[in-house]
Amino acid sequence: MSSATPTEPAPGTPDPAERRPVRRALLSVTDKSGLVELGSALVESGVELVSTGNSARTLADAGLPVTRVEDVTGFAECLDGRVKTLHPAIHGGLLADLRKESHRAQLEELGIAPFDLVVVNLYPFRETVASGASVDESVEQIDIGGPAMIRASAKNHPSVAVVVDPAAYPTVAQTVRDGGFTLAERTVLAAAAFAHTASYDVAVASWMNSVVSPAGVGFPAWTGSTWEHAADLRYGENPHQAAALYRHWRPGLASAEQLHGKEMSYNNYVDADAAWRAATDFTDPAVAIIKHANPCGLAVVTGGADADVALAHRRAHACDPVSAFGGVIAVNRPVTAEMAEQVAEIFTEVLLAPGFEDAAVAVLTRKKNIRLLVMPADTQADPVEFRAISGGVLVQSRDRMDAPGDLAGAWTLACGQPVDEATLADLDFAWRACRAVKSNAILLARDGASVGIGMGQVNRVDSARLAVERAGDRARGSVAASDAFFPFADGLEILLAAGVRAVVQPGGSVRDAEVIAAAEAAGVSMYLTGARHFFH
Ligand SMILES: NC(=O)c1ncn([C@@H]2O[C@H](COP(=O)(O)O)[C@@H](O)[C@H]2O)c1NC=O
Repeated sequence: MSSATPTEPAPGTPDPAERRPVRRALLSVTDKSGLVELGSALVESGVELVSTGNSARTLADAGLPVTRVEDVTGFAECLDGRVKTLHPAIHGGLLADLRKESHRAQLEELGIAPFDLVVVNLYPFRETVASGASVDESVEQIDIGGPAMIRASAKNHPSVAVVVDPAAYPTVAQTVRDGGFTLAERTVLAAAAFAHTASYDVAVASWMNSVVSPAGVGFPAWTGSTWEHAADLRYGENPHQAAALYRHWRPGLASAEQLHGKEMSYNNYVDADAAWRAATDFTDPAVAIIKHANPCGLAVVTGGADADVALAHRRAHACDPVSAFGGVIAVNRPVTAEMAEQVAEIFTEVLLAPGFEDAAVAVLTRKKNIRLLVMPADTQADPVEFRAISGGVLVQSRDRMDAPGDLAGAWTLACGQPVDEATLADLDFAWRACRAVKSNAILLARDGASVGIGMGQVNRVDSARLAVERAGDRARGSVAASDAFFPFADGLEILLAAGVRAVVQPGGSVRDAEVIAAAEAAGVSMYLTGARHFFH
């Protein structure tokens, strides 16, 4: 409930379609792009410009008439710019509800002129933190006066139009020329403005809570994240579910550029995310083919050239050509024409990559159904992962393949002879590839490619069976990886019976001795990583 004493009845709602002319504008922007063009357009429309320090200088240097904020407040900017616009002569002009006779009279009495348009963008706080700046430097980039002006004008949108996005300047200039903003337009601008300051404050509060003492093992007492609506999706996981895509500020799949194909679906995004995660676990050229968030083929060309993505794709596809039908493919190198020719032969839902050769685009765009996505160059995996649960959210650091036990050189040979270099490379591949498979995961590999994958089973024995069955004849002589220890020897025995010649697994079961003895009896080398990679 408001504590203000109403001096007159609440004003009636104006006609939402009526345009309110813009006569006086306040411009205060850190990002000066488009400022002069906007200022010129406003001046041409007869608008008086009022502006802060460097923004005013930029406008004046371009020969535009501009009133400096200091000349309005009678108070010089001070404390290194910490106080510029925080003054009643500015905020009175932003907050006066011009629908009210009493507010208009008070402005008159106080000698304050109202603003009709406010253009503000904020100090680059997030970018400053991301650059590795010190706490003091980051704090200095917390904008105070800007959000105050944005929130004041957004609250007062019946009288003021507020603009926070430089991309909107051309539309703003045209609207001013056309006679000003309607109430409906000012309301839309206000909603965007509140979202802008809310998202800015969430970034500040999340950072500051991570700087001060954490709540638990390195996690802050408070954390937040904001997302912007990017697209409505046709439906969710099933046709009766509504769905939309929201974008985080960190570049990734949600901001990938779609070069071709039908609209991405909800399930396409889920699978594309899993595919990208799998392909980018490798530094050498690698291809992952995903169905229902699980790989049905993964391959790497160790020490290969970029052009070897075609070979990686052939090998990944050969793993399970039946399941690869309608798959989502991710590659960690630009798609070549050779790879494109191969992919074009197979019905594929999505192909995502850091880029596409022109010739590859020419080949693939002949297929009307395939979606081609270019991942942003600065895509980084989020350092933490969130998973919504009823009434809360689980947060964990991302599962990286960089634990000491993830390096083949650090593994312990539990039994059998040390394997040769090529076999060790295959075990290393299998270990990495296995991480992309939903638990319980068993992955058989040879020559840098998966040949049989058992995924998502509720016991390890069934996963082993599935992997062996899918590998068929290729199981004999292959190597195997298990994402977690064998609780009993039974799962391993299926692999041994199929002719697997080397195994890598975390170890750590109370029955390790039994499991290792089974491998030893079969003459199979078994390596223990000491690291586990469950993926649920
Ligand atoms: N403190 C204030 O009174 C204040 N008023 C406006 N600002 C910010 O100053 C920037 C513009 O400054 P300049 O025009 O000097 O480049 C804008 O990002 C605006 O949000 C302020 N600075 C930050 O708090």
